[in-house]
Amino acid sequence: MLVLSSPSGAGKTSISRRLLELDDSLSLSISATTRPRRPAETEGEHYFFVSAARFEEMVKTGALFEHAMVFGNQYGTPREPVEEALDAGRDVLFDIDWQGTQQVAEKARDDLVSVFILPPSTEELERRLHSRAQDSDEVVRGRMAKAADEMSHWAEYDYIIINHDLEQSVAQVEAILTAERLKRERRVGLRDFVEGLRIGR
Ligand SMILES: Nc1ncnc2c1ncn2[C@@H]1O[C@H](COP(=O)(O)OP(=O)(O)OP(=O)(O)O)[C@@H](O)[C@H]1O
Ligand SMILES: Nc1nc2c(ncn2[C@@H]2O[C@H](COP(=O)(O)O)[C@@H](O)[C@H]2O)c(=O)[nH]1
Repeated sequence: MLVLSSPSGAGKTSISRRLLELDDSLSLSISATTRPRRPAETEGEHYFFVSAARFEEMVKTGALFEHAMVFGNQYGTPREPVEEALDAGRDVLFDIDWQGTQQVAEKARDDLVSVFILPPSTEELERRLHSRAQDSDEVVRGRMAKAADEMSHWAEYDYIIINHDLEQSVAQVEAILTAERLKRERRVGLRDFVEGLRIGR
């Protein structure tokens, strides 16, 4: 499970989209949220947009792997698609906040790789939030006000990327994925492979 977190607007959605284009073994976890849909968003592709009542039902029935209140809206990771993807041997990419990351770490620390994305500067973060042109000035102000709080969790993450240049940041996450996939404990069947190399000695 590869988690990307950042203050709103630092670029994790942009990095995720590019990674998914480049890496066939990666599936995106699509969250459920009570947040209103942005003009450029599509149901089931960016999020499952649900009512507060439906979200509460998902929490009660254990349908969410993790969930949290972020910027006054509920967000959560549907459990079933994640479990299905992992069972099929795929890696799963999560775009979730620090609260969700802590919950995933409590459940499955050994299967988690977490990456925190920092913006190059506060000014650039604000510029990106405005340039996305999907939220009102009031929403942008609210997200900027909470950026410091989100950023205060950077040290809880395994890796830190400063997102100056999108392609460079994507390459850095790819490098993390490659290294993590090569870790001995993740190499399924490696013992048998090595045993096979000893035949004939
Ligand atoms: N390296 C970069 N250089 C310049 N602009 C960028 C860069 N990365 C992302 N952006 C732009 O910044 C804006 C915010 O990016 P994005 O939506 O990916 O952020 P986010 O971290 O996913 O935000 P949120 O948490 O609100 O979903 C977008 O308009 C995106 O195109
Ligand atoms: N804990 C969770 N956080 C989530 C989830 N899906 C998204 N998020 C985080 O919410 C904010 C705001 O996202 P936006 O799309 O409204 O800009 C951002 O930090 C996301 O990472 C989730 O399922 N769980």
